[in-house]
Amino acid sequence: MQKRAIPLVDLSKFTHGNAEERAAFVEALGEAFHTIGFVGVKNHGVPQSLIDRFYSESKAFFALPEDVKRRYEIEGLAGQRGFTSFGKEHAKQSEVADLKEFFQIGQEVKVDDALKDRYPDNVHVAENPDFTQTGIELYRAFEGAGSELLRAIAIHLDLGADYFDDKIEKGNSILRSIFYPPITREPASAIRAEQHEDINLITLLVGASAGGLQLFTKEGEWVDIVPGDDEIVINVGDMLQRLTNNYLKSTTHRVVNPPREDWHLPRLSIPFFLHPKSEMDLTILDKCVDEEHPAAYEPITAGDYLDERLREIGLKK
Ligand SMILES: O=C(O)CCC(=O)C(=O)O
Ligand SMILES: [Fe+2]
Repeated sequence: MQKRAIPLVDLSKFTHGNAEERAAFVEALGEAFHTIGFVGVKNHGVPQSLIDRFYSESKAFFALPEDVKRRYEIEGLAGQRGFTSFGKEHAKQSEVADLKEFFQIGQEVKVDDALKDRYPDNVHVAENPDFTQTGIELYRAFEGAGSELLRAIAIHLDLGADYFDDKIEKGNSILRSIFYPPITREPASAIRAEQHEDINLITLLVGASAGGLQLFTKEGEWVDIVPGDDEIVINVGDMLQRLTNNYLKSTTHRVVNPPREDWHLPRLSIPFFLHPKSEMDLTILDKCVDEEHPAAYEPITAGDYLDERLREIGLKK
């Protein structure tokens, strides 16, 4: 058997385990986030049936004619809701766009909620009425799993389990359904997703429909991430790396093109980018600064940081 590129943890040991199992989970998660910034999680509580439903709704959406999909690409939203067509987004250091298109679903709050004005409405697809609704259900399930993981990491950082709770409640997370179409001719230079780091606190990624995801190790090697069917892949994003002054690692990753004989196969993947509310202060935690680790970042809020990054990747003008 191939050696696992990333460790595997069992979230039920944290949510339903005894004190010893919880402590072991916190230790294993902290170690994984500190050393490689990635971990596989099983027993994550996100129902497989819901994941399967959203996969098939997504497939049906991306199979719609291009002109129909474009009706759901809304000007002025920086791709944060609805469709973003092929060739728009590029990694921040890259001139060429990734070989992908995607659809994004954001936070839903009640009409009378104080945050209602802040979150643009989700985009509903007339040809595929259950797509967004299923996505919103999956969004909630990911929020649940993500908040447990952040509770564990808050304990690891000695901040108290509830440190992130109010910061992520009704947060600005994004569920992204990504479609990488079949490759029909030699790509000039782009790959499915050029190397990058995620912007948010943590990302939860359910098993993609094909391989290709790789992470860049400290030793300077690209290694394949091959999760089991029942696993979610979690990685640290730049916001959490920043808050912890690089103690937790936001590891570079990418999605490479398949070998030529598999060019006809599309790839579908569903990351959930867990973001806090925009007012969260990302100023480095005091406890993460010492003589050996001087402060590496200026204070900034999550909202301003996100804006800066969306400009760099070509989504915001
Ligand atoms: O498609 C994937 O498996 C990962 C995509 C990714 O890294 C991203 O969208 O940030
Ligand atoms: Fe990513």
